[in-house]
Amino acid sequence: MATDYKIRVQNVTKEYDLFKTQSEKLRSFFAINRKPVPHFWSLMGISLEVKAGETLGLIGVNGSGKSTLSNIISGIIPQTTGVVDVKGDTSIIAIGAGLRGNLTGQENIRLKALMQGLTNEEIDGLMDDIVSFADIGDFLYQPVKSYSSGMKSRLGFSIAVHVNPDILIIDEALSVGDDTFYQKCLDKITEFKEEGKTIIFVSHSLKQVELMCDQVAWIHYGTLHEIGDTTKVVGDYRDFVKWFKGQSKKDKRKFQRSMKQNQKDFDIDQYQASVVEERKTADPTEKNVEAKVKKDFYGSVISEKMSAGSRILTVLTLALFVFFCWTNVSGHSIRQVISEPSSLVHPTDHIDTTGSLK
Ligand SMILES: Nc1ncnc2c1ncn2[C@@H]1O[C@H](COP(=O)(O)OP(=O)(O)OP(=O)(O)O)[C@@H](O)[C@H]1O
Repeated sequence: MATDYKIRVQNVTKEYDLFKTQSEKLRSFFAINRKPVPHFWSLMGISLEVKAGETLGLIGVNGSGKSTLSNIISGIIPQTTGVVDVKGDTSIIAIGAGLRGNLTGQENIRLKALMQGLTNEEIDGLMDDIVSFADIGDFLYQPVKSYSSGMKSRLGFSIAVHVNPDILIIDEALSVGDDTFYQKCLDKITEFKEEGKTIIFVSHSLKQVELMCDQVAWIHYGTLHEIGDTTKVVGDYRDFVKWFKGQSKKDKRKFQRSMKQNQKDFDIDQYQASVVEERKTADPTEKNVEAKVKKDFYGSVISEKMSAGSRILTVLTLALFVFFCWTNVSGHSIRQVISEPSSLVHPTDHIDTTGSLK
């Protein structure tokens, strides 16, 4: 892979456990689930690069994994395996993300800008511009949970473009605005492109994608189906959509079911083995390929489940906590309880002159 990238995504997968109940979820966290929980692989090994100053479009049918990928790149959710490398001292703004429903529009502006590293003085200087671009009137002082999706999008977009990020991730933000706002956003994105910023643009509007993107990635049921020149990829995707629309209802359902089944049946170990094989074929002289691939897969991810070590540590901590509480209640000293454990079940029953139990 080349080194002049701004964003590099390598062998990224995302697994979701399809829990039926909260207790099932909790048991899985402590890794004590007896019954296997069904899995769904939203991403099944995505690798791509975005150069600095490039606008990458992400297209694909509903549920194909576009938002999952853009959320992983923006750090909103962790990947299950793989490397996500965002180069340099980079700030990312994902438009739809991070607005707190209970805070007002104005409070959200401050919060998001502070999270981007701006000072209160800088935010005061930007506030009027952000408010006037978002154009949400008196709603600025209302909790964001009372906003329509269009208003949320306007506010999110306005904050994002005013805090001057290096990388802008736009996930469907333009699909909910009216025409005037849409034009304002397009102008702003063009300005960003001219300034050489990197943009990831997720959209169902192929016209918008054609207008704005330098290259396009077609995400297809969790896989990277095609990446490259905008006209070519969008053209191929249009052909697929035309083919799909030409199918009978029954065949459409059959196709979708089989694609989803693929995502349930995905085997991460098999995928890892295929990456090892690929690397060995590409460079037969490379040493320790298995260990390197394992590091690439799991080296930069935090497990969402407890390891055996953490489980033992948690159980020990809980046992110690119960022991100390019990000792305290029994009125004996720790030394007494250790030398005579049965004293735990025979609490002291007389009180000395200071009022403490003995
Ligand atoms: N928290 C979750 N738990 C289980 N499955 C999830 C979760 N989040 C997303 N998914 C599944 O992952 C798949 C990809 O979802 P994602 O939102 O990334 O698709 P998308 O391409 O952005 O879709 P759309 O175009 O409709 O916005 C979908 O099948 C979705 O149901």
